[in-house]
Amino acid sequence: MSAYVTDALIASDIDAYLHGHAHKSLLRFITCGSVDDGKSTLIGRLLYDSKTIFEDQFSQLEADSKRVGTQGQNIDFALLVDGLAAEREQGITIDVAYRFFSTEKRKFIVADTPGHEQYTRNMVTGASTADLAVILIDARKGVLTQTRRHSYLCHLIGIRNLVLAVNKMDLVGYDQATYDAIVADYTEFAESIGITSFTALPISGFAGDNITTLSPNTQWYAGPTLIEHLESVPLEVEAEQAKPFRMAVQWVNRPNLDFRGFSGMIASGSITPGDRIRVLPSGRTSTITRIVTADGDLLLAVAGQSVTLTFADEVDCSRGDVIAAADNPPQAADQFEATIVWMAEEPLLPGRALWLKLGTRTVSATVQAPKHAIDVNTMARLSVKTLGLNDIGVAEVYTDRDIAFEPYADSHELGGFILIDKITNATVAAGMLNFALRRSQNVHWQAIDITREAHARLKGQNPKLLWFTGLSGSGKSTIANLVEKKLHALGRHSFLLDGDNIRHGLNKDLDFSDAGRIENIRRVGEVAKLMTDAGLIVLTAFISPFRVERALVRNMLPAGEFVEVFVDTPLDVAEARDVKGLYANARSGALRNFTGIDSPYEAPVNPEIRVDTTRESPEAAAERIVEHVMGVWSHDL
Ligand SMILES: Nc1ncnc2c1ncn2[C@@H]1O[C@H](COP(=O)(O)OS(=O)(=O)O)[C@@H](OP(=O)(O)O)[C@H]1O
Ligand SMILES: Nc1ncnc2c1ncn2[C@@H]1O[C@H](COP(=O)(O)OP(=O)(O)O)[C@@H](O)[C@H]1O
Repeated sequence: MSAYVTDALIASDIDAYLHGHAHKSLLRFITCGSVDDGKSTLIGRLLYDSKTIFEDQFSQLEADSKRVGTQGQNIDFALLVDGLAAEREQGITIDVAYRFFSTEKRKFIVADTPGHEQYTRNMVTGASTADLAVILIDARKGVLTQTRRHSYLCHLIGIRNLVLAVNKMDLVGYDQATYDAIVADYTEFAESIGITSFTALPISGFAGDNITTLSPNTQWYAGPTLIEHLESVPLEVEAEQAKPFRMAVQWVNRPNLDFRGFSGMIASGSITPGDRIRVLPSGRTSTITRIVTADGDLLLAVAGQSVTLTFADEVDCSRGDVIAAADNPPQAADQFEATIVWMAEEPLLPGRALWLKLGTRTVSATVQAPKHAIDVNTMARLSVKTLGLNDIGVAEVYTDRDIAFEPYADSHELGGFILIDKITNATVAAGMLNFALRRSQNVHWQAIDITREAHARLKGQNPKLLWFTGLSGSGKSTIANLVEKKLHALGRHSFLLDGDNIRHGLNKDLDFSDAGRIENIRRVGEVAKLMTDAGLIVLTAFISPFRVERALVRNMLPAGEFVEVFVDTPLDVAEARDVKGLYANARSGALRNFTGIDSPYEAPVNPEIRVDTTRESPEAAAERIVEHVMGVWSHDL
């Protein structure tokens, strides 16, 4: 970052400064223009005229003006701003420099953004929090490509107050016709990109015309001066107060068990105790009981204020959630169209997971291949496959969960986001949500707990437990595997719990005694039940030799969910297969308690499905089981 930024913008300085002017409203604005348009001179003039320059800076300025200035013996105001030597030499301002000054009526933070074409990124950064943009035009040159580019970016970023400052009027003899022609030219362009209003001023930053006082040189101009306009333009925060209530939760304030408050800055609207609110994206509702601040409780809080809210009910609400007016909440969705400004050297990789930070919420997201990019000089749509540094494009963005949002045009707080690389943690893009492609279904419902039905509904299926039982080597694993592959191919969410695997992990402490088998099946039943609660179609392949334990699991589940699949293979057939050589070991006495040899197997009496593996191929059996499941499934629906 530039040296002068470090000088000028030490956080403590700003705090001290703003504190000293606490009673005044704050206007944030940016200046756009090229090096030659006189931008730095104008900012220097504003700082100078508002007496913000400290004495020591002032004498330094006089000395510098004589040494490297371009204005003879006059003070070169540009030197106040173009602080970095290298930049002075290059004549380009890079990065964003913030300056602050104040007048009797208002305090100001001005972001000086570079005009150079390569620095869209910086300009977007500087403009993202601005209430107003001053677009500088050199009266001798008129509307240039860069004027259009800056205006487009300001409009894109949603700066509602645009000032067209036709500068260097002294160099065109304060000629009204020249000024009028430039304004007419700009009006035509502005309308073509949807800018509906702007304020034009004839000024000279160098000579001081129409900056703080009306200039006698432009008798044909009735005002206001630039400062008057900056002092009187309505602030965004005032407009935001008239909108419905929204506050993104920054953190949950829980100092002790008796207090639970939700802290954040009110993005829009106002709130008062007794107001009904809705928490998004869950949709739960409650009533505001208190508005807590460091200076005591409030009866009313408005956009721009930082507060802690308490609710009448124990409603789940955490960092990243949005608290909104109950009867007028924002939407929640997980698919959007967005306009994206790419800010990284590495181009966008469509489909790669990134962090998307919107308000106080961070979620995983992917950007799809761009629909088009926008040529910022001509506003033409370009067909592209990706976005490179400083490119602006429109693309679909998918998040891994619902987020409460509003179109950027309605709310910068709930519609503006940044994208962050998951590995490097670098910000790679800024974006603006245009609209949702698919709205969430559940936000406006009465809030519900996430039940097993809700899980299943999200997966679009009814949970099932396909319980395969049979002798070792009967074919349980073989058939269950095939069934799962088929379900998977059909887009069903499934999971196969297999005897061999579970016995090496969760149940590795259990043996093949009766007690060991009973506990084995009990645990497997519990796990399978939880998985069905999560909405899955679960398949289990265990010998599960005892009727009682199989019935126990059946009874843990809602009627119809437990499907017993008896893989009916006679002992002699299974023994003849002897896939693992275990039967031979059991016969020889090397392996004790082997099912069918010296440990019992109780065949199901009335299974939902019976497979005779001596007659039916694994493939045919699997097909039949899938048909059964899907049949029951569609029947259930
Ligand atoms: N004594 C004894 N009896 C039966 N099976 C034995 C034994 N010792 C090891 N194995 C291997 O363990 C697998 C059976 O484990 P299960 O968890 O399905 O058994 S049980 O139903 O819980 O009793 C079983 O796998 P499958 O052949 O897939 O059934 C065997 O490979
Ligand atoms: N119709 C059939 N159904 C299932 N498996 C069969 C069938 N016919 C032969 N087999 C063979 O039987 C063996 C069954 O082994 P496996 O599926 O591991 O059984 P288990 O479920 O008891 O562990 C496999 O080698 C499989 O190829």
